[in-house]
Amino acid sequence: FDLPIYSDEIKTNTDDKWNKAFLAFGSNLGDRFQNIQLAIEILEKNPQITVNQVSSLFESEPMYFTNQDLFMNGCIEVGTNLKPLELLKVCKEIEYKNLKRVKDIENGPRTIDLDIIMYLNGDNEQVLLNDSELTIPHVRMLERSFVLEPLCELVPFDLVHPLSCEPLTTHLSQIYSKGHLEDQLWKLIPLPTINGHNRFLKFKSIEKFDDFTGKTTIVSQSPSYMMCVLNTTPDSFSDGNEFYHILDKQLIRVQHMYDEGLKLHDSIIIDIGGCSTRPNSEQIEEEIELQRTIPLIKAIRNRKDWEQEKIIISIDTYRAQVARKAIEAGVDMINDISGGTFDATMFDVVAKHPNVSYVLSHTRGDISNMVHMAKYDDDQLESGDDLTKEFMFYQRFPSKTGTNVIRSIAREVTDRYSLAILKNVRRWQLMIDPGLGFAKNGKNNLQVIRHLSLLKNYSKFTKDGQYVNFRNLPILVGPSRKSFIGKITDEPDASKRDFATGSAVTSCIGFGADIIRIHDYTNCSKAIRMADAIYKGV
Ligand SMILES: Nc1nc2ncc(COP(=O)(O)O)nc2c(=O)[nH]1
Repeated sequence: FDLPIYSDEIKTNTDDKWNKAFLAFGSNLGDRFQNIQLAIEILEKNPQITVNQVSSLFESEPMYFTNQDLFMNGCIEVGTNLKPLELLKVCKEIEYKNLKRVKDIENGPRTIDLDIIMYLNGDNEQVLLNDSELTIPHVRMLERSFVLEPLCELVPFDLVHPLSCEPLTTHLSQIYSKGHLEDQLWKLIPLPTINGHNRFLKFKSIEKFDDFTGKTTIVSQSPSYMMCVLNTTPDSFSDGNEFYHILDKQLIRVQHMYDEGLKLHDSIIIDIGGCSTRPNSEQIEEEIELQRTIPLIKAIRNRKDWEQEKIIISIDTYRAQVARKAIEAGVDMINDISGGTFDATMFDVVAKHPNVSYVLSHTRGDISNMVHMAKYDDDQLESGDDLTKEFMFYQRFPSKTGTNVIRSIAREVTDRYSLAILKNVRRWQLMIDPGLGFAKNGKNNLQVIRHLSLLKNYSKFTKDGQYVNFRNLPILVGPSRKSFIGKITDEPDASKRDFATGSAVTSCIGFGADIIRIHDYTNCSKAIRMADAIYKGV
């Protein structure tokens, strides 16, 4: 590893290489999410700073001074030609001038706290600084899961702390291994505010020692979310209902989803689809897709007798303009089976709405040819060049163990992820879907389900040297009534596959899924509940 250098040795920034700094933010006063977004916006507007990437958002218990509200935390990687003390000045201005922070109790409530955690010079060498105003690396970073967890999303998993020479991931595991409840974090996915309620999807993961691999992996420990399919298309392969175009009938169906779903879950996700994504299905015009979906979204949002904050609406569309209009009508989530590949402007729409979440799904080709693209051979995975070397907790096991499919999916989704972040989509908006049935045959689908946990633990360096990992990104899976279930259970009628879907749902949760997309919300909600109790102990 590179020996750290001292701040007065930092080269003047006459050369074209900018320095890199990692900042940690925390807020527990006022509108935490808004405060954080404002702080990031001010950093982005500073000509001497670039915001390279922002971590997920986490909710954490207050440390040191415990009698205060929960914090919202995260980390930011910035590029800068400012020296440490100059950067500190900018952070202080954001805290005290822009966000009016008032420091009356040490470690007390604050609108925003913006700390410099680590600083690397233009040659990527760690910088040490021991000044009366600023110490780098931050003196308390190694005792804080709310700093190390988001930071480990942004830095290579073998990056060491310049003083301990231990990887940051090791320090984080040491915190978790103490088993202190206050160190456990909730991962938050922001949703649009409704009736004054700030809404978030919330996920908790823990690190668990895996006897099979001898490694520590990240496993989900929070209740799974149920995403109920509400197709408004006559030809959807699994529930082309005859009422697809009658609004009142659809609302009766929503009422039933609401009643059934909220018996066992705190909130339900209703996934409205106006254009079938079944392989080789006819793709209707955008105008018809809008007619089938927008009035229904508005009608759901107009129902005052429902607790709107508990109804999370997603739109199953790969069209950016449909997504935009659905967001204006009250949608919280964009469920795009194409991972932004069918419409090049989709990520631009998602980036404009940082409080709307986006399901980044894997597929290949398009609706008409994806069935011919289910080729996941091993060779390409072994021939990855150095920069795309894949770091996985299972890396010691040959891909012949059937991990070749999930590794291909992870590699291809990584490229989509990188493009989304480049277009200013925030990591906190994203969840991942391996796309069962999309450019995958029956055998592939089973391998994907079996190796879902790899997706949670996947990381790699992209060809241009960017490090990406999927730590803390929720996994959404849609096995419901799909043809691979029909083939295995010899059931040609999709609407009769719900019992078998229940067992697929249980397996998906057992292998690490966080959100399950299903049709039979009455029975599958029970399968989800049982699987959560068995596999997650929740
Ligand atoms: N995120 C996500 N969305 C989806 N939308 C449609 C279908 C096709 O199933 P349907 O035609 O029964 O809705 N499958 C998925 C899926 O697996 N994941």
